[in-house]
Amino acid sequence: MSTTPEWVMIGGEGPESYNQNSSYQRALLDAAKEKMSEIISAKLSLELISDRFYVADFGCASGPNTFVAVQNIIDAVEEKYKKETGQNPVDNIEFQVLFNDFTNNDFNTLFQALPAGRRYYSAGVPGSFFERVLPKKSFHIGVINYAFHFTSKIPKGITDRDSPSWNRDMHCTGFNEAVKKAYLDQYSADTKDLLDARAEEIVSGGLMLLFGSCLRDGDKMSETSKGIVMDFIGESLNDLAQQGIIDQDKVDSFSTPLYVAEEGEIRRIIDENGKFTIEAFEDIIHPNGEFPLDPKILAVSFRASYGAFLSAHFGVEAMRKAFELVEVKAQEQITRIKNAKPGMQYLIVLRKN
Ligand SMILES: C[S@@+](CC[C@H](N)C(=O)[O-])C[C@H]1O[C@@H](n2cnc3c(N)ncnc32)[C@H](O)[C@@H]1O
Ligand SMILES: [Mg+2]
Repeated sequence: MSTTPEWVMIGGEGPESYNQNSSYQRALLDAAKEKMSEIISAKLSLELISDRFYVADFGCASGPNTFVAVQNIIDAVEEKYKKETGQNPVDNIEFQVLFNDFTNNDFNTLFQALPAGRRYYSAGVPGSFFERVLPKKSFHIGVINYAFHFTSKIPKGITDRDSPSWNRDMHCTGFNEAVKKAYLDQYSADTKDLLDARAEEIVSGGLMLLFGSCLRDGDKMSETSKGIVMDFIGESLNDLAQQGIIDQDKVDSFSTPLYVAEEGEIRRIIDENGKFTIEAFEDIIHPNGEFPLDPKILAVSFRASYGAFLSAHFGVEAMRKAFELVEVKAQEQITRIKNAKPGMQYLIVLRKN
């Protein structure tokens, strides 16, 4: 079995790129901005805001969302400083931003797009966030936007047709208990590694801000609109195999290294890890609801996030064909998507113990 390809976004700034098709992920940052500022103001100790302040974004992709994420944090820190000291942060505080992602992330696009007039210095930090990527106590606030649902690898047995935990589907739909357990076990172990690594890298009292989506307790992924669209991707791959365009064996042994957890599972993993206190777990009302109900936007947006991973398995042509079929399926079943169970968009704030 080959090793899992790294899950990167489609790079560059072209029509298929993540850069041009990630407004859904950005909208959560906007919707949660005020709440986030309140929490930073209440939970970040003023003592941590002096001379040099480090912000780190883990799983930053190629922009532009990461710029919004770090700017919102800097705005909130400056506002708190100004309010509580009466001094101008511009005179006293310098900001350093650390942009982390896999080494094969498109960092060139990212650095070329750094916003003019920003009040921070920048550095790239390559490597998997499941491991240490920074020295001890090297940042004050860390952020993860839509990257808290990955596993480091596809769980054991999932891609093996002879295994009891073989996954017929291409993601964890929630309907097969053995598959669900394999994914949850892998996700729990990986997320604990992620928290262990950040716990070393963050200063004491520092905050981790997690933005993303999870399931409401007891709901299954394929009962939500995002899960339904993922099922469409799997069905489209099967259609292509039927037409002889790709290999059925390859489709049967294909699964994704991601797991959308239930709220209770996330809470339990963080509690069991014990390095951080959950200061907030906010249910954020996303302006687009679960997703815009437009088949074309759905297909393009999922292609920007999933396309590079699918291309690595099936080739770029098959990937493109698959998403054409996804759009058709979305068109045909738009009412089903509309009536699906709502997922939950969250802002989780963790404070280093
Ligand atoms: C859906 S994108 C989100 C990007 C960005 N945070 C945003 O909000 O637009 C997920 C990102 O996580 C990165 N990623 C996934 N697993 C990772 C890992 N183990 N280490 C570092 N980055 C990872 C991917 O490369 C990708 O850029
Ligand atoms: Mg499969």
